[in-house]
Amino acid sequence: MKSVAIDIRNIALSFGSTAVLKDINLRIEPGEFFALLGPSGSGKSTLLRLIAGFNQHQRGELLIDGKDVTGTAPWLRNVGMVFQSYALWPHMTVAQNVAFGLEARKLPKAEIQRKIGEALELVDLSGLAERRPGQLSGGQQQRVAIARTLAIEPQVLLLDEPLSNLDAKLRTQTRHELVELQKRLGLTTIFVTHDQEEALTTCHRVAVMDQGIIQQVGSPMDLFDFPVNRFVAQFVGSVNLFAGRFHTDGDHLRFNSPKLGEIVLPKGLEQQTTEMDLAFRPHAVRFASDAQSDLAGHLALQGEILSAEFLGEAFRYDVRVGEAIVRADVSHSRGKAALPTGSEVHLRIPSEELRFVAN
Ligand SMILES: Nc1ncnc2c1ncn2[C@@H]1O[C@H](COP(=O)(O)OP(=O)(O)OP(=O)(O)O)[C@@H](O)[C@H]1O
Repeated sequence: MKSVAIDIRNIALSFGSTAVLKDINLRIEPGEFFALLGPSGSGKSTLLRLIAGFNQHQRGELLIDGKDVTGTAPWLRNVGMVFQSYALWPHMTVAQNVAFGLEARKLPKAEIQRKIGEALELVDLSGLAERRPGQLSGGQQQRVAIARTLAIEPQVLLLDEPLSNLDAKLRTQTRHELVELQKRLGLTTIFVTHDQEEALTTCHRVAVMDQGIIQQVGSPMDLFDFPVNRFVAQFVGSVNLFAGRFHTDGDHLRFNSPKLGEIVLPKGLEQQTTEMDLAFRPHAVRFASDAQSDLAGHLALQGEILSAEFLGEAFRYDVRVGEAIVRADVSHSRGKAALPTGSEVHLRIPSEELRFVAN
């Protein structure tokens, strides 16, 4: 199968007076497994449907394999889409469901049979060709829907929340199967999800969307380690985030936050603009034994433990610092109890774990 690129240039789409996609620019590389991640209503499905040809943009260009497909009907785009609801015919067998798109293309019978066999083999369902959808598990039904899409040999595979109807265990297993299948096929694949774990564990790159705008595009690790704004920092992983203003005082950079109070930042950090949010992950917070330890190269805060929750590999503490609550995930040693609520603690966050993000 040939892998193709998708170029989305300056695309805008409105439904009536509601702007749903606002100046979207994105290039998806040939063979890439790409996620559109965002909360409900952010425009992910609208963008996916636009690539499939079910929605039309009012401005911009959409290129598949270098060709502008604006105005090209969905069935002429060589794009396969798998829906969240599977959309299988309940009265047809698995084989008949998979044959559906092939028969619509009026292929010879023998070729249809061969393609059904190949598609079912790809999703490991060869033995179940004569069953009906009602006699299959949710995960198997999903695989039939994928086989039906693959049978038409699309150049692009679009998956709209394909795992959200599955229970937690099946979801993880099906997720692994999808990754394997995509790797084997090398098919340019776009996966829509509102579940950050799903996007981060399956895809090469992720576009985080909010309110019809792409907030950031990057590898899962980039998004987690270097979020560019408050939205991405909060949507991808959990985070401590404080609004405030920077100012310099001698050779110290200070951060004045309404909630944390006035704090001195470790040396070597670069201020970007005056008003930004300070961000750090709960797992970056450590407890120091006394007020003086580990001061160099760390942000030092002091607070009172409000609560402790045992997570297995760590304790999750909520610590009151000024008017703020700082969350700290502190790994635990076997047999050692959590620090009691009400204790005074000295928090240290290494300077390389501090981020300044746009608000
Ligand atoms: N055909 C339509 N007509 C009018 N408004 C629409 C239409 N389709 C989608 N919208 C609106 O566009 C916005 C984006 O919807 P979209 O389905 O793309 O979001 P999403 O990020 O995929 O969310 P979800 O995960 O809930 O599907 C929503 O406010 C939705 O109500």
